[in-house]
Amino acid sequence: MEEKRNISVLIVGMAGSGKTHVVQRFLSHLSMKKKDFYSFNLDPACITTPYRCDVDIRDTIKYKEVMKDYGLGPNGGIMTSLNLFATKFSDLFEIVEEQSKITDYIVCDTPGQIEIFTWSASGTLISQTFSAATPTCIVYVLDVTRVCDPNTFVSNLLYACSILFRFRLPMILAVNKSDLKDPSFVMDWLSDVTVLLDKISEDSSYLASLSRSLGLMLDELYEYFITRTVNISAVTGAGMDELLEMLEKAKEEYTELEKEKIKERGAVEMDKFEADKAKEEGKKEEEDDREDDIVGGQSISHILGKGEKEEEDRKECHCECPCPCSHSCSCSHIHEKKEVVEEKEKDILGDGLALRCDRIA
Ligand SMILES: Nc1nc2c(ncn2[C@@H]2O[C@H](COP(=O)(O)OP(=O)(O)OP(=O)(O)O)[C@@H](O)[C@H]2O)c(=O)[nH]1
Repeated sequence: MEEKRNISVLIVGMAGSGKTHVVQRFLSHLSMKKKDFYSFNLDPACITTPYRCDVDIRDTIKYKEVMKDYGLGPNGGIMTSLNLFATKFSDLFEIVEEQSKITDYIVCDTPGQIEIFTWSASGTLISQTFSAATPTCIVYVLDVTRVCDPNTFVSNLLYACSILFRFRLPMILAVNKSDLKDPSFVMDWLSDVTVLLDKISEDSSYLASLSRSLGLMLDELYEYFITRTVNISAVTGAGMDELLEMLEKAKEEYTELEKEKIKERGAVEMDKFEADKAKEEGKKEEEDDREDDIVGGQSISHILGKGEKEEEDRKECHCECPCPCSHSCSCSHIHEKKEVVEEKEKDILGDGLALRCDRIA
């Protein structure tokens, strides 16, 4: 069978933005286009999935039991369920890798509480598992009826920004519910920040002034999203072809990002290698300094073996090291101190002087 290099699509967004319905509409659009797909539901708290779900977190993890067993509230229950699921990431990797060879799209619905997926360790682990197995893109769903408020728009983009930096994967803004409100203002705000700031200025509250500052700060992010925003409707199916086109571009972007990551990893490895090498060389120099007896500018240890060197030390030693060793001898030979002195020597040296230099002995 021909191997397909497909794309995984992680659908994220604020609660109620329409993620589940977007997944349903997108999958039925894929069926219409005769594309193969594989789907995941990672929301343990959802009641039904209105689409064909191949892997459902609810089949393996009972969210209500998790709440009971661990004494958690609803959010803690969802987070712990996702953590438990993430412990099986090697199985997840196998599934995604296998499916990437036989399907065109892998689509994954995520929990309603965005922060559970975006801030928990399991969210990162799961997204990394997907992106390690296949090109992966994040579709950030916005509810157009909510983001028409400029403050909500800015806070949504802040979330998008943090996801972008955290996951380092291509991202598409999908402005959903376009059947309820004309979403053209989103593009106006993204392409000209002054239009957004003017809109924010209509409100004189403290929140508006904060949004104004944030709005200015996120200028670069707007630029990024200008070419990555699509207006859709999960109800009418509008914008699904455009979404497919954008995913194709995201696949290319993913490849570029991966190359960058590999380059960065390469640079880090290179730095580590250089540091290790420098450390190794430093150690060697230190050892050489300690070991080498320079005789006539030549290192003895390079000429002789250790045993021979010691022998040589004895022969070459011309220092007038008095016995008992005075500790002030500056020659590099090893002077061992011994407290046991033979009776004979005691006689010679006298009682109080119980040290002797071994070499001379
Ligand atoms: N008019 C309209 N309603 C929509 C659209 N998409 C979703 N909805 C409605 O929005 C509500 C929330 O949709 P969901 O798909 O459950 O949203 P969700 O983001 O998955 O919700 P959570 O997972 O609970 O956060 C539902 O009542 C949907 O019928 C759309 O494109 N147009």
